[in-house]
Amino acid sequence: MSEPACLLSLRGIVRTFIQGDRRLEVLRGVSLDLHAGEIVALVGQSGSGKSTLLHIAGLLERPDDGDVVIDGRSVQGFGDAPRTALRRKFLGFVYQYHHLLPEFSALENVMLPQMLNGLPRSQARLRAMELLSMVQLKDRADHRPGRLSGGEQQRVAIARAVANAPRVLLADEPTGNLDAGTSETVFRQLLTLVRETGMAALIATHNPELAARMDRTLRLRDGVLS
Ligand SMILES: Nc1ncnc2c1ncn2[C@@H]1O[C@H](COP(=O)(O)OP(=O)(O)OP(=O)(O)O)[C@@H](O)[C@H]1O
Repeated sequence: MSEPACLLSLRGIVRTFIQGDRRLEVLRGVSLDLHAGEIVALVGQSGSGKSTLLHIAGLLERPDDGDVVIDGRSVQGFGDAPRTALRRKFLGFVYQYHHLLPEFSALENVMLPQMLNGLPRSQARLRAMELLSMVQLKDRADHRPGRLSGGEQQRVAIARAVANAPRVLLADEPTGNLDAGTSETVFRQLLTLVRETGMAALIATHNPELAARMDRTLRLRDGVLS
């Protein structure tokens, strides 16, 4: 059997921040390969650089050195427009805070990224309803985020993140703001969605129990992965 496709690679990523007169070498040559169908936990102490790594992998920030390869394409030398296009097509994001648009309903929040990608409204609506059903929020489709609980908001955010069928999902503490029970529901639905769609996921978490339920764990320490 052939190996699953490598969907995202980081190659020798270096990122340094200057804080006053301090040079902070947050990433000092980080490399990783993420294959189709795998769910990988990213762990490390607070401040170890997990968010920085996810931002670089997600083409939201540029590294000082090194390369990001998405679906076989090196983004080195890419300008902002092709980076944004690649991000829209291949990547989905879930953050600790949901970032839903408050003036739109849950349904519209999930439809919007699809319509930005050129899908007709009727098709975007169908898929959004399907995804809201998968996260068990079909009955709340017409509600605005302000009328949903924290866990429900985060489930809408997950549905939105996968709406364009990204190949890679990047999640930064997706259940970090939720109580233990809600965190369990949200995490289970996130894993189900990722498994059912066959995408790859890289999920930063402080929770060792959640990390243990993923396929493997990468630990960020002193600027490198182990
Ligand atoms: N734009 C920036 N300018 C200066 N320093 C930064 C910047 N962004 C991040 N840092 C620093 O880089 C380090 C890594 O931050 P990062 O947010 O990636 O860590 P993290 O592992 O995600 O932390 P946490 O688990 O607390 O969310 C921190 O010391 C942070 O202060």
